[in-house]
Amino acid sequence: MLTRVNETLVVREKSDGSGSASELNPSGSPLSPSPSSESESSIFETRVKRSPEPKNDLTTLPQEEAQIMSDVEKKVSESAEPWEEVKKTISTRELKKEEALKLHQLTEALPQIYTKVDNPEYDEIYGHRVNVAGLEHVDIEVRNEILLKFLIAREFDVDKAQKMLIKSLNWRNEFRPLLAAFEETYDDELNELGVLTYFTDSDQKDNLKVTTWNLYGNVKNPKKLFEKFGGEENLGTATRPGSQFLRWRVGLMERATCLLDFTDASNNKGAQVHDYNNVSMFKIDKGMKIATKEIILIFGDNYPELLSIKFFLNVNILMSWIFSFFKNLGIISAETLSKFQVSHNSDIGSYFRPEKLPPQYNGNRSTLVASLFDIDYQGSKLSTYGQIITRKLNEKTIEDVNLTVD
Ligand code: HEM
Repeated sequence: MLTRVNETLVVREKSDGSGSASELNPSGSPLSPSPSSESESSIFETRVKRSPEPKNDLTTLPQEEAQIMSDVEKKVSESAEPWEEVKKTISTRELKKEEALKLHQLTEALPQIYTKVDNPEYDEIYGHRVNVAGLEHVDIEVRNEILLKFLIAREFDVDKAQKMLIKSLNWRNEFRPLLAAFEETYDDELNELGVLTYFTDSDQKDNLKVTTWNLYGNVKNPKKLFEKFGGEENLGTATRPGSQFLRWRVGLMERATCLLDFTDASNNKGAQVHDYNNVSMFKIDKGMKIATKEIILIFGDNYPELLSIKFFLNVNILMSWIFSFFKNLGIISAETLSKFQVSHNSDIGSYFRPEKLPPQYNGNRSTLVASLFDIDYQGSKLSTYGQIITRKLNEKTIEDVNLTVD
């Protein structure tokens, strides 16, 4: 039986009531605890290398693009109230007027935002181009849904949302999560800790189509694992920052995010499962705590409003203190905490159609599907803009290597 960490129920219930809230323990107390004119080769020049001319709203864009942009924005402002236009682009929730106004302000601030980031030409989030209307590959609806997530995470405070966006664009420019997801390969010891499932059936519960499974119970010796793949001593090169463990975990998250449809209220968030089967609390070590804290912070800063529900499975009573530990760290938002569901076993069958899951998770999928790894989804693909930006990142790396060799 799953216990809610607090009272907010996140997963939408089907009208037939299957998997309804009543299946949870209702009294469950918290467990204590590119436009074509764009010069392709210039895309990844950093700001340091750019000419130091002063910037205004449009100077980060080539002239033609700026013209297209101002034409499009003008058209919007000539029609109905701009906030009404913005409201129409959002299909995942009913925006109130004040919320639409704030979203409009945030979209208007985009040129300004790109004068403040480390690399104004890195304008990708989750494989989508987040930039002004009229630029090639900018899908206004997707862009606005992504911006809305940042706004919601900052309670519709536009200044705070802008700061969050700038920080996140800088992180993406530096960390290159798309490479971590789609180009880099990882040691088998890491690969056996994660699975991505993608259930597209129309009767799958909302926002459970995409699920990442972290099988941390498969970690035989956390101390050794984090000595090998985590921690500062294993920081990568300047082009690939972060430890192997961090890059693997972010890569999994990013592959999952690329399967979401930001304009679809039933698939604009994903679920996460942590399976702690066989975990001994006596094995929890310092390296693991450091890596865990780092990931929690990165996810909080860069993947807002993307989690539908998070299951912690096979958590025995002795481990409850770990929740208190994380809560007391104060780095997990109340919103995220409200999405945690804790279980002493691995029965998760009421959330997914039983024929989808292997017996271990109370599913009845054919005996051919012995484990989750048999249904690990390998089809996560980069969007067109993600491919363009990844190609350019690679060209830039080769260019840098050649310069170093020269
Ligand atoms: C071998 C043992 C464990 C390992 C390797 C491990 C690993 C991790 C990692 C890497 C994260 C970062 C977030 C993520 O990956 O999604 C995390 C988060 C977390 N872990 Fe564990 N963990 C272990 C045991 C436990 C136990 C026993 C508990 C308590 C029941 C626990 C509770 C949590 C909580 C509450 C979070 C925060 C999740 C979030 O903010 O999304 N962990 N763990």
